[in-house]
Parts: sequence; C-alpha cells; structure tokens
Amino acid sequence: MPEQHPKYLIGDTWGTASDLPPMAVVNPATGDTLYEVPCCSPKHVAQALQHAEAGFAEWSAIPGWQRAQYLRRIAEEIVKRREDFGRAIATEMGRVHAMAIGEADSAAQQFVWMAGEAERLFGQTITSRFGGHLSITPEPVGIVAAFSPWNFPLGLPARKLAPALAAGCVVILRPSEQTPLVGTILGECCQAAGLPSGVVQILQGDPQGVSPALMEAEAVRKISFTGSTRVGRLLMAQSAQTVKRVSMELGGHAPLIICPDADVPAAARLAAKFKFMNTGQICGSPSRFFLHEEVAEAFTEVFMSEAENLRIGDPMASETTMGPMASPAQLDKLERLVSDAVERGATLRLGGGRAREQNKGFFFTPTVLENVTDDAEIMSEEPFGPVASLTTYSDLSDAIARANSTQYGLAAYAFTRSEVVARRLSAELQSGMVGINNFQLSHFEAPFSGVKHSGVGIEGGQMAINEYLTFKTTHAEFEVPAA
Ligand SMILES: NC(=O)c1ccc[n+]([C@@H]2O[C@H](COP(=O)([O-])OP(=O)(O)OC[C@H]3O[C@@H](n4cnc5c(N)ncnc54)[C@H](O)[C@@H]3O)[C@@H](O)[C@H]2O)c1
Repeated sequence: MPEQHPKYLIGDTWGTASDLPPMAVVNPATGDTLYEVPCCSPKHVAQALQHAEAGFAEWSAIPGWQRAQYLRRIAEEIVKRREDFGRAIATEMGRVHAMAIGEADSAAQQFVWMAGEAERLFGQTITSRFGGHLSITPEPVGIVAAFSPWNFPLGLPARKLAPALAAGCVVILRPSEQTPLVGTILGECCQAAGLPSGVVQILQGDPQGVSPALMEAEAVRKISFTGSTRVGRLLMAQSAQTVKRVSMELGGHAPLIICPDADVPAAARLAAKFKFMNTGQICGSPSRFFLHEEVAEAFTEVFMSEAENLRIGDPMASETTMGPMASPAQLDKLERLVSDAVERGATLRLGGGRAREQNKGFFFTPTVLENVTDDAEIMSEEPFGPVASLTTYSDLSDAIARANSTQYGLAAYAFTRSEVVARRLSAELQSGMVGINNFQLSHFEAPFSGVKHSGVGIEGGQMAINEYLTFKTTHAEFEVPAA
C-alpha cells in the first residue's frame, strides 16, 4: 500500500490544492511532522454546497431500505480498511494501535445498526378529530455540516454520518485538522460503497477556513458538532442566525462515586483501565473520584498499582498500554491544573508531569492526586488527560451534591452492591448517562448524550435518526368540508 496523504473530497473529486497555506500534521509520539493537510477555504465550501444540493436531491429520493444497503456497504469498506484506520489513528493522535483497530470495528457497527433504522423509516396515518386523515411523513432536514474532533477520529464522524445518511441527509464533514488522514480514508470508504456524488464530502484543515462559511450558509440546515463546550456555544450562537438545527456533544467531567459496600479492588482495577484509556482523552472518562472515607485507602492502593503498571510509549508497539497526548497544548494545561491542585492542598501521589524519557513526544505520566479540594481548578475544568483527582466523602447526599456541582452532565459512575443505592444514584446524578459498577456507556444501540453544558441532542441508538429528520403533517380530505 503506497503511503497515503490527507486530501479533501468535493463532489466525487479528491484534491489538495488550496488558496490557503497547508497545516503540518504531527505524530504526537515523536513530535515529527507526518505530512501537511490542505486547508480548505470558503471557495471550497461554495463548491461543496453546490454538489451537496445535487447530492441531496438524488439521495433523499432513494427509499430508506435502499439507503440501508449503502450503509451496510460503507460498514464493509471500513472493516476492509481496518488496518489502514488503525495505523492512521495511532500515528495521527497517538491511540494504542490495538484500540485504534477496535475503533474501526465499532464504527462499522454504527453503520450496520443505522441501516436497520433506515429500513424502518415509516410515516404514520392517523384519523383527524376534524375528519379525514393526517399523514405524518419523516423528511430529511437537508444538508448537514458535521464537525468532529481528534479523540475518536473515526467513531465520532461515524456516529454523525450513519444516522444522517439513514435519514436521507447529505453531509459535509470537517474532520479534525489533527486527524485528516482518518477523515480521508473514511471518505474513500463512502466512495467505495458507491454513494452518489455530493452525499458525503470531506473538507480539511483549519476550522477557520470552512466553519464560518458553512455556518453562514442558508443551505446548511443542520450542524452536528463534537468537541469542547466553548466551541459548541459559539456554533450554537452562529446557528441562530439561520435557525439551523443543532446536535452538540460537548465536554464532560465525569464523577465516580465509590460506596462503602462496593467491590473495591475490582472497582479500582476497572477505574484505572477506563481512566487511562486513550490517555484520558475521552469525554466520558472518570475524572473526579469521590471515595467513601472507609474504603478510600484500599481503593487508592489498587488504583495506584494499576496506574504504575501502565507502559507508556510508542502507540504502534504491542507492549504499550498508554500512548502520548494528542497535542503539546494539552501538556501545558495538565501541568497547570496539577500544580494548582497541589497549591490548594492536594497530595501528588503519582506522576504529575511530562514523561521525560519520552521527551520528544507529547507524553504525560499517569497522575494521581489525593485529597483534592473542591476549589481546585481541576474539579471544575475538564482535564481531558491521564489525571485522576481523588477526594473523600462520608455522606452520600454530600457526594451526590458535589458530583453534580459542575456545569457538565455527560457521564457519571458509581460502584455499589445495593440496588436501592444504585437506583437513587441513577435518579439523582445529573448526567445523560450513568454507569453502575461499569464504565461502558458508548453503545451504538443506545443514546449517547449529555445534559446541562455537555450537550444538546442524541447520538447513537434508535432516537439518533430523529436528529436528522423533520416530521411533516399533511391533513388531506377528498372532499372540501363545509365551512
Ligand atoms: N460529548 C462527546 O461526545 C465528546 C466526545 C469527544 C470529545 N468531546 C469533547 O471535546 C473536547 C476535546 O476536543 P478539543 O479540545 O480538540 O475541542 P475543540 O472544541 O477545541 O475542538 C474540537 C473540534 O472542533 C474543531 N473546531 C474548533 N473551532 C471550530 C469552529 N469554530 N467551527 C468548527 N469546528 C471547530 C477543532 O478543529 C476540532 O476538530 C473535550 O471537551 C471533550 O470532552 C466530547
């Protein structure tokens, strides 16, 4: 396979030419430049919109059950290219290679699952209380602009593309500038599946080159964004100008509550696995640990020993269990948050800085902070890295109140053997998703969504297709009723 470079896709033509300068794409494990990504500009947006309008006319006229066949073919193409995806994900953003390959498999499953929804996309006919019948017809919202981040550079675009295509929408996807080759390969899979021209287009590079033009365009009827709350707010405000529909999957700062009756060693082992997975760069990663004071030391001991056993290094090496951070800016932020927590009274039990032996790449050591005070910045600002902030509680009501005290509400976790306590936690934690005795919240068959400042709308599961549909009501009678 020849070495691949990132490209953009407009209509059915791949390109690299641009009036804007390209951006360097850096391997976070080495700090070396891999290649450059072409930066698309408003000119490319204008061309893509023309193709999208033609693509929408064709794609939306294809019945749902036939669109489903295309979705299944996209899934097959993704599986065929799983090695390419695995390598591109590992080298562009630093995920451990075995996990990167797993991302390809689960992205394929998103398309298979949504193919079923496309097949079952029916309207309704109901009797009107005024006489005659009401027909309620699902219609695709139109052209979608989708912006996806680098932390799951295949899985997150798949969560947008699959329901949008199932609904009959067309998509202009802007992958992260840090992971443009993953976006390129995804576009190639869509093309290989035989999608008509203009149904999936890929615009690359600096968001400032394309985002303002897409946001201003009247023809774009829906925005789907995954990323920080800061950028999400901005896009929501911009969407208001042309009254676009929005789906926003934004930041998280998940609490983990360990109850005194929990299986503490098992909870600590599982918590370490999920905390340091993807180097902590997961929106649903547990980041604020509320440990009951009776079990805090036992939990911390096991958690620390798991963290100490992580093998940091080259994501392509089979022995590596934790790769680098995706960008150097993340390292600066983590150092700032750790030193602020220590200044405010926390004890640094493990790590706390750059991994010096790996100093060319963007490596940060697995870090455990104990007795973190509620006023520490890290308790309100999402770390998005391999830092666990541990604190204790004695009263469950207090722990729940502290868990709910941030602007975020994406994921929350708790470990208890009591069904009564589990029900209470599920009801009282302000969060779109709750994991009781587990951390696995990302299922293609169930909604993935946040409350409060963590987002708007649903990705995943049966409901996700509705984010890309409007429901038209027609009241038709065969005779004009008497006035
Ligand atoms: N809720 C979820 O499902 C979910 C999933 C993954 C990541 N996230 C969140 O994403 C954040 C991590 O990513 P980040 O720090 O790179 O976030 P970010 O918001 O800075 O960037 C995310 C993506 O948006 C792009 N972007 C930036 N400005 C834009 C603009 N004006 N228009 C369009 N796109 C723009 C970036 O290029 C990047 O690809 C964290 O807050 C994390 O919690 C949320």
